[in-house]
Amino acid sequence: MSAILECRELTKSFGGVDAVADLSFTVARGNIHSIIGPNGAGKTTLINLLTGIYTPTAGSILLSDHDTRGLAPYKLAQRGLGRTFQNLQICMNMSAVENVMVGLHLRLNRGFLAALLRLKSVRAGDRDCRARAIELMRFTGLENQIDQHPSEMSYGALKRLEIARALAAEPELLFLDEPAAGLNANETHAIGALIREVAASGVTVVLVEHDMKLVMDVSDDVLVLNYGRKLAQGTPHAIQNDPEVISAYLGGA
Ligand SMILES: Nc1ncnc2c1ncn2[C@@H]1O[C@H](COP(=O)(O)OP(=O)(O)OP(=O)(O)O)[C@@H](O)[C@H]1O
Repeated sequence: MSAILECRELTKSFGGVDAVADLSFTVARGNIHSIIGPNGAGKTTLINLLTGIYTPTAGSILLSDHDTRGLAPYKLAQRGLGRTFQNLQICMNMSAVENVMVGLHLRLNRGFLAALLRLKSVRAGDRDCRARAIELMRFTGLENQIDQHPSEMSYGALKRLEIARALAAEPELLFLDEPAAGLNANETHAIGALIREVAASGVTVVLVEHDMKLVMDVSDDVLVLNYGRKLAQGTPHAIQNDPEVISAYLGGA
């Protein structure tokens, strides 16, 4: 399977601290790939590097074989990279379906003037947009909450809404930053099933998550970070049985 993402000797330093250090790994197309590690291991820094928020101090990131250095997050989004956030980024003054439509508009990127003049083509486009957004809400299990106000939705539903909005931009590669944080066991199980469906639909998933049961249940491949470096990479089974990983999680590394 070809790599959709490749990091080569990636380093990000803050003053004297290497939050990510000399890190090389690949993400195979179509996989669910998880990034785990104890607190402070460098997961958030790595996600911020991969999504264009931070510029590497050294090393390179290749997205479908193209170097992403210097590309702003919106440029990376246009190249097929989507993400959800650790802290929800939902517009509270829009309905649920309108939040998903924002994701579609980002992709369609129609002319600002045309939108302002409400041209016929734009109005027709809006109808298509709403229909597609509703489809995505069905896919994410939100079919009963189409016109709901986000303030009336459960936290679990809002996490799904973020995934629906990210999918609206039709990413090839989707980063999910702690999708199970704050969810109960049932909601976490359901989000795991959704992650599998997203991958089955052809979107490569990179998951940063503290819930080890979820990670081990859904992942094809797991990268373990410790002090910014790669401690291990492999299948969930191999990772769970790796003495160095066990030691790092128990605080002995
Ligand atoms: N902007 C920054 N300035 C200085 N140091 C930073 C900055 N961001 C992260 N660090 C340091 O880099 C290291 C890695 O932090 P990071 O937040 O990436 O880890 P993490 O694995 O996401 O942790 P957590 O699981 O607690 O969210 C830590 O030592 C942290 O203090």
